[in-house]
Amino acid sequence: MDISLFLFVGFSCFLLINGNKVEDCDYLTDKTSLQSFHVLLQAEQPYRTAYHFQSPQNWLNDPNGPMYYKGVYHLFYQYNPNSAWFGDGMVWAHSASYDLINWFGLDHALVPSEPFDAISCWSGSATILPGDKPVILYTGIDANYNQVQNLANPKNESDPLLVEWVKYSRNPLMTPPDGVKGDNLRDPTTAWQGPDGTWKVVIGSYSNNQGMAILYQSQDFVHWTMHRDPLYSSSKTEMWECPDFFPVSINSTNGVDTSVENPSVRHVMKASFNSHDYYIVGTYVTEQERFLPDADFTGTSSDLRFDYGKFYASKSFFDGKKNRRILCAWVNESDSMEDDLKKGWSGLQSIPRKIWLDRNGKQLVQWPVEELNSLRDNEVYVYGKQLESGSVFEVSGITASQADIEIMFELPKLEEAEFIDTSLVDPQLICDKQDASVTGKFGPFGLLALATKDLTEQTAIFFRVFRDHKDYKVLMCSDQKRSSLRNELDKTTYGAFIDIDPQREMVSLRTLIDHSIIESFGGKGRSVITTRVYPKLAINDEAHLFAFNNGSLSVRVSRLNAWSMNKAQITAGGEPETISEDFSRKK
Ligand SMILES: OC[C@H]1O[C@@](CO)(OC[C@@]2(O[C@H]3O[C@H](CO)[C@@H](O)[C@H](O)[C@H]3O)O[C@H](CO)[C@@H](O)[C@@H]2O)[C@@H](O)[C@@H]1O
Repeated sequence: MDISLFLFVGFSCFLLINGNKVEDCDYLTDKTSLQSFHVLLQAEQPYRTAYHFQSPQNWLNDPNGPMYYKGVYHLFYQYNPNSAWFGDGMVWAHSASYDLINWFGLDHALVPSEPFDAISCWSGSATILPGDKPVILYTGIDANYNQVQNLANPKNESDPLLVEWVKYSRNPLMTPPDGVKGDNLRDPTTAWQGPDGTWKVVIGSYSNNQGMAILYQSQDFVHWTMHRDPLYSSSKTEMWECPDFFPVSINSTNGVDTSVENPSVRHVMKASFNSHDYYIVGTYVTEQERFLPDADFTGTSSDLRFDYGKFYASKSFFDGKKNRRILCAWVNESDSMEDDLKKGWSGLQSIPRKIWLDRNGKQLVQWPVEELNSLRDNEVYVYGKQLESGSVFEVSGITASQADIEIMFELPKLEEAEFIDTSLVDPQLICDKQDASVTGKFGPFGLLALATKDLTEQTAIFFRVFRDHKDYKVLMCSDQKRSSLRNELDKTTYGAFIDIDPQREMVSLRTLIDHSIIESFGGKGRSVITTRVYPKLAINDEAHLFAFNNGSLSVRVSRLNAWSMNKAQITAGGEPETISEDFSRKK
């Protein structure tokens, strides 16, 4: 038997044995005990995060049905109430927030209960119908393990917390059509309404060796008809999970509602497959129900991804409060399934990101929501520091295991950069072969996060700048090879090119460090890499942060700003008594 830890979440406290909650511990009530308990918990569980959304125990995966409704942000997510592993009996767990950073748990919104979701309630989306009426479309795994699409409505639309959901009595609304296997139709998107009032939704599928978004149409949101052709399909892709289809403004970073169709928007089609979230930008021709991408998926490393590290099954929504589109995703573990049982939990949600179309019209840009800045504390900064070849300097004065860093590099004498024909190489492979220990000319330079003082443990987030015929190419890497002295971890190196011109703008990086997750935004959010790391020694107060330059040419840190990050308030859901009344009703 493995007694893992005492878990403290909000005002509820319990003992976990093999990941299962077994005993309440009411005796830890005074403040000092609770504070020491926090320290104890973080020491016992150094990989739990402080400001990323995670569940106190058990398995979580995809974000489901995120929305902003009557002043409250809602996040539902795939959750296994019975285990730290994925399994049958998946539910829609439910949390709510006033700022996308601090969350309180609510009762599970959807649990398996009916023939049309007897085995599991899988992923889906929310749509807010005219008259401010939210609805959920989700995939039910029925008693025969077929994937069917179901509708649920709030029991009380005037409750901004949308605590109770009622499944439509005539579910399922959509079942796998001829030619589609019973386990290949899942994850309905947020629906959009055409100019003629018709509702449309796409569902992930695979048929005739093509991954696809099957289109359904409805006049009343209850009776759905499959359109003759998928909205988009590609033989270069596998089964599409969690598709997302949404408009982006061509001339603003503001978001637009999912039903907006006009000449000032383009459309984005995202599909999750092969462990990554890939997207294409294009034109949606409503009359023909066709999506015409500027470039099709190629099945190569040049396909665009939201994130070039770990970031899957993402979902976006239009936030009417701040006129922006928000993106959230599941970030899975890189340790073993046995480790998950020992920890008693598995899976995080990314920090919600604002997402918009880049000025170049070719790709998206992402940035952590501005609300995250409210957790920043103890700023330290460095301006105009020369980083000579081989130099390393410590960024001290912050909590390096729980931090937010922004750094900008200036590169003099760019013409001395090495030449590389970047059209011939996979950026991830360059990052792997030329990892942080391999000296180049411009690069590697960047940050060493979650590092021991002597650098035996370190996760290097770095850049290399190359000349490519007449252009310059900026490569961004996240090198996990030395992230932990522990074995049996997935330490894959990740990499991506960033579409910036280093002659015109500085090479910038923003990195969010939170114990076992590092989210890095290169080139002001044009390429993003998220990783999971599990240092053995560089944990909690033993973690350090450095800036480094292992290139033969010097670079200059134009500015570095770093903050310790305070802990977000994230309380458990699932059982009504775990909700703190004070907090959940606060605005
Ligand atoms: O929770 C179900 C939803 O998750 C999705 C996308 O993540 O599909 C999951 C999937 O199952 C695999 O993924 C699990 C974690 O997501 C994994 O632990 C499990 O062992 C895998 O089977 O479901 C199908 C069928 O198993 C598989 O192809 C997927 O990757 C989403 O599509 C679901 O709605």
